[in-house]
Amino acid sequence: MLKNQEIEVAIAAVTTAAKLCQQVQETKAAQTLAKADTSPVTVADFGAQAIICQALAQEFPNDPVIGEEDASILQKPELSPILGLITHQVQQIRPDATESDIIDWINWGNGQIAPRYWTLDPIDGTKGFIRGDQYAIALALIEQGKVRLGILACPVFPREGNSKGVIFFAMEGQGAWEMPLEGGKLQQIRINSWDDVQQLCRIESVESGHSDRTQQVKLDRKLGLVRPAKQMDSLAKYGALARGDADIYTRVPVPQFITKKENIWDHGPGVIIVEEAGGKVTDLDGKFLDFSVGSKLSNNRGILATNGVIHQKILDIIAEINDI
Ligand SMILES: Nc1ncnc2c1ncn2[C@@H]1O[C@H](COP(=O)(O)O)[C@@H](OP(=O)(O)O)[C@H]1O
Ligand SMILES: [Mg+2]
Ligand SMILES: [Mg+2]
Ligand SMILES: [Mg+2]
Repeated sequence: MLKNQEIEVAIAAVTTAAKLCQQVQETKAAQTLAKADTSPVTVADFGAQAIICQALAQEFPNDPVIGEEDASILQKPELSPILGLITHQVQQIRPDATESDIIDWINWGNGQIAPRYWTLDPIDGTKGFIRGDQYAIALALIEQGKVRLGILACPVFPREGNSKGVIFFAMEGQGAWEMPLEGGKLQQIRINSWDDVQQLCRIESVESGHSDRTQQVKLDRKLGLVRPAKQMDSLAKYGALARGDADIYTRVPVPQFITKKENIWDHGPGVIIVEEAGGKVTDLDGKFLDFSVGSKLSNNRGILATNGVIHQKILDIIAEINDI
């Protein structure tokens, strides 16, 4: 049984990291680097990982953290100005932090798989963050290969009125919840239990290269969807599903990504938030997502997250489409 300490520490850490991301965006300080795989990473991704890892290392020193980012790229002499910029951003929150602390904190996220570990995506949807669209700070606690606790801070997620910024979180057996990013009233969230294809709404990545849209069209036609798909960057899609703004989220590996597999940090918190809201998350073959094998979901193929009611129907259609 989880204690409240985990949820309290995790919410405080992601909230602080979200502040850093907003501060970077407001001061137009999101200098971007290209990683070895050509994907972008910004000053804010590194700063957010440093902030969250520092908090987890202090409170749960025996728990490994498997985070997306790695500080080795920052130790190249030509990138020392970037390390200086990250340190400057973190110092707005932790004034005593040194450059060497920042390196150590970021690298705390290089943990190995264990019976209990945390997985962290300091900014999911980096491309969305750079564009000024949705992004999420994502943290999950895994025990025995299963997500037990998940938190998503979504600084630009729309709320009632004109305000923005939502935290979604869920703990096993205790429901899924949302609250304003700056704190305030907790509200329990539930999926829609619609199964009528006239009403069902699918949600997908903004980035067309992150899921196979050719296969998706076949699936949508067979299912008979009529509403146009919503598009949103990041794990915020899982929050949208959990609160009933959408009903279906699929991730169909694009041909060049099939062997690469999904990252644990791109899905961990989303899985438990949708399930605790009454929905279902499996891979495209109906297998549960196995978080016990490493930083990738190597035992799974793609993702299917739904309101639960239409899950089996979609799995049956996927099984009928040969090459999906
Ligand atoms: N070809 C691909 N297929 C599936 N996922 C991909 C991908 N290329 C990048 N990604 C992942 O997609 C995530 C963003 O998801 P989305 O498209 O839902 O916004 C990225 O996370 P980061 O932004 O944390 O790097 C990255 O890990
Ligand atoms: Mg990335
Ligand atoms: Mg990600
Ligand atoms: Mg990321």
